[in-house]
Amino acid sequence: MVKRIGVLTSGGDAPGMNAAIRAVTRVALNSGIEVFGIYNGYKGMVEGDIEPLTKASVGEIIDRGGTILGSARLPEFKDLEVRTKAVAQLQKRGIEAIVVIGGDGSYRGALALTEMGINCIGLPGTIDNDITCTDFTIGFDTALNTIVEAVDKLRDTSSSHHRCSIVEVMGNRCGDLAIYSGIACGAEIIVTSQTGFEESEVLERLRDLDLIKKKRQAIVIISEKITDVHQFAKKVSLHTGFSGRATVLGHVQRGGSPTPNDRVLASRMGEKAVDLLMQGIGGQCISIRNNEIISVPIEEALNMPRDSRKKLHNLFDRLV
Ligand SMILES: Nc1ncnc2c1ncn2[C@@H]1O[C@H](COP(=O)(O)OP(=O)(O)O)[C@@H](O)[C@H]1O
Ligand SMILES: O=P(O)(O)OC[C@H]1O[C@](O)(COP(=O)(O)O)[C@@H](O)[C@@H]1O
Ligand SMILES: [Mg+2]
Repeated sequence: MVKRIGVLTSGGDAPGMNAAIRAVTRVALNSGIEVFGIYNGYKGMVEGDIEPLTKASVGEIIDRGGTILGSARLPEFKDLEVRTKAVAQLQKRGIEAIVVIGGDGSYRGALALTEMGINCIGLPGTIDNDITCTDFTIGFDTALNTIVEAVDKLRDTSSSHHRCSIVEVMGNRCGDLAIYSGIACGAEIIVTSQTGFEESEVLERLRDLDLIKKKRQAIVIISEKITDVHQFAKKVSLHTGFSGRATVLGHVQRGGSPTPNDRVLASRMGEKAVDLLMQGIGGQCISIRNNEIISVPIEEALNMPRDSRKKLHNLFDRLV
């Protein structure tokens, strides 16, 4: 059976990564497996920035955002030569298998390492919820809470000043943070890569909200990478009865203490990852589906088409 494993966090950090590190470490140690923390993602693996973890060293972190191991992006990890250096660092320390906590990019690295003889298991650590094979990723629930708290506050001030708040949320190319927060906040308009963005049509809808529906304010939630929200806010002021104000929530969405849901999800997924490594299994990633923790081959996970959020968008349309 595997005697030594490593754990790392990679890509954008996400609240709940620490809870996952803690779960992996404690479940492994309680099963007689030594655990090594690899610092700063694949970068630390290549550079040999690797230290043993103990039960105590992962104490008092379950409630902390960010990642105690640090995270990084290392595009060169795509090169076989760079990965060969990383594998040598692991072999020098007798580390046979790794738990990789990160997003889709990190999963590609995990798959490449598995193909080089180091069994890897991926845990979905990203606020974006853009890993198709799992209903939820670790960090999504916390980021959603952060957005909802911010938008609720924006609504207070918007309605006092007859304003339209245009709120840009993260998600990379995935609209989940936008559609979930839009429903939770009772936004007037949601724009994601799925809805598309017809500027003139959104302005028309805002005019209607002002003139016909007599709304005191309007909230538009828009996914990042779709349009320049500051420019759009100016157009709202020019072409509708609302004055437009843009808020880019930015990296604040990535921080903060993880919600209980994210802590429990991370703990359940961490346990499953260690159980698979103990069975000599690699090249899989952990998912939650219908509240069951399951594993899926990474290759399959990366090629799965994204589930359409049509039902959520339909619900939103029926709530406005
Ligand atoms: N095709 C790949 N092969 C090997 N490693 C990869 C590959 N794609 C990404 N990675 C590694 O994973 C890291 C994190 O990926 P990135 O897409 O930035 O974040 P995330 O994992 O959160 O999606 C990259 O910086 C790189 O080190
Ligand atoms: O931290 P950076 O480099 O500005 O990256 C921002 C990106 O990272 C994220 O916050 C998280 O993405 P990943 O989890 O895939 O790394 C995205 O929502 C956003 O587009
Ligand atoms: Mg990603």
